[in-house]
Amino acid sequence: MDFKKYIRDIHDFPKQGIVFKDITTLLSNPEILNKAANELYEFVKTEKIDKVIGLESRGFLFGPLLAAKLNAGFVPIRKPGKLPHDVLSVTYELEYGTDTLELHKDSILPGERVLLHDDVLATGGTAKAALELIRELGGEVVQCNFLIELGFLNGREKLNGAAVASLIQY
Ligand SMILES: O=P(O)(O)OC[C@H]1O[C@H](OP(=O)(O)OP(=O)(O)O)[C@H](O)[C@@H]1O
Ligand SMILES: Nc1ncnc2[nH]cnc12
Repeated sequence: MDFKKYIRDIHDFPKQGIVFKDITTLLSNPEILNKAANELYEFVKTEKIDKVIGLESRGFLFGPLLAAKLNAGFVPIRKPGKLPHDVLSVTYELEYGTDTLELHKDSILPGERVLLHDDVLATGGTAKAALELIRELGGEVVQCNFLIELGFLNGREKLNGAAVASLIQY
């Protein structure tokens, strides 16, 4: 299946020089949406997973679908100030400046087997920060699972040997 046909390149969004991979054209096609969700599930279906962790906001699109297929719970990692209960926070470097992610302290139990999911692995900074939060709670990261990997940005190298699976590579 050539999923790339269903992804739209938007030049200079959100900033000059960025080629933004727009997945709304994939999501809006029922057959392709279903195929993509099934293939992401295929990467991990032989593993016992307790929690699927989705990264705000586009990790919330396939994350709950994967959780339902895996018979696992879904847990959001959010941008600051959005989660209402006690949180762990991590601040990480972006290309310019810093950003923060938060996770509810009671959302993962020590030893739980976790699948981290996001739509895009680019520089890897976001996923690396998420791994720190999950591990601080004692979660065991079984796989980092992405719809798209921008291989030329070498994000995988930031994930310190975690198992990485991606459906579409550029
Ligand atoms: O590998 P990185 O270089 O860290 O980039 C990947 C992140 O960037 C995008 O999120 P964005 O911050 O645009 O937020 P959004 O999902 O809310 O649109 C994408 O959804 C990933 O979460
Ligand atoms: N080029 C890109 N397209 C879509 N999402 C992204 N997140 C980080 N880089 C991106």
